[in-house]
Amino acid sequence: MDARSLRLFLALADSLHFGRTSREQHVSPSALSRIIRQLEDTLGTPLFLRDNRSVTLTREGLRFREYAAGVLRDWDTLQQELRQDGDTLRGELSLYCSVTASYSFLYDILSRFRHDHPRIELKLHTGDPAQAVERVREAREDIAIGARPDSLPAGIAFQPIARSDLRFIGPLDTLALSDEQVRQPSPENWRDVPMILSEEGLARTRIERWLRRHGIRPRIYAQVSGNEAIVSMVSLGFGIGVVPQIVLDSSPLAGHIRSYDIEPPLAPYDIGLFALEKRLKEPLVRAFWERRAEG
Ligand SMILES: CC(=O)[C@](C)(O)C(=O)O
Repeated sequence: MDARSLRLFLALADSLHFGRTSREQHVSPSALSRIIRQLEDTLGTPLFLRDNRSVTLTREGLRFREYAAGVLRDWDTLQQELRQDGDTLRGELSLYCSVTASYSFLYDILSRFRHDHPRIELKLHTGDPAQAVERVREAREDIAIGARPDSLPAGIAFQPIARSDLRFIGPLDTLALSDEQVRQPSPENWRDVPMILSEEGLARTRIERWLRRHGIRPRIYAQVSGNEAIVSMVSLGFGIGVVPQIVLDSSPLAGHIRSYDIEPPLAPYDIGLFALEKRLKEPLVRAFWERRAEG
């Protein structure tokens, strides 16, 4: 079991797509299949279930993913320590965030970091920030950006980077909410308001709490993963939604959206970095966590 096989396994476990993994990892499809089969033979159990259309991890595959990620981290750390030029940090660091966070924060966070640690290879994955904590907890990512949950799970470290208001939004060119509905949200006048909500995460929890407090049973038109997608659906007139202001600020669709001042406002979002506490001692994670500020 060499480091390369483990890296290929992890890439496939992430993409769940043989073709894509073989392209991205510069390995032929047949070599990829062979390497995975060898791992499975060595372990004596299937790591993936494959049928014609999809690939999924087996339970054993999930366990092996944790093991493989741990081995590679230890390997990188060891190599690091044994190297002569021990000051230069090397290895891979994966970072997960939303597309919005990649526009809004990465430039500041990474330009200095790249300069200080040119040999650290950053792997950037984008997606729904609602999954930030989970991905870090499952060791699928080293660092993730997302909104701080009201109570931080044990073992997860958080470092704030920005605060953003949560806003109710509607389409600009159709009247999704009347003045009356904005001023006095009630079960009666909001009964037929179609809503586009996050599938999961803090925004979902916050909006559900708000709806409950007003006694409103939402008519959920769609459940979406990722705040950028909520803005798209709302701009098309499918309903009203709730997103952090920062997502609107960098949205190409901001001109097709209005936001509503509904009182009392939803509690703001604290956006920041997540990492596993016990991993903050690892050199690469620590370098990122304690990076120098820009300027
Ligand atoms: C939570 C977070 O990462 C953002 C930037 O607010 C978002 O994408 O919604």
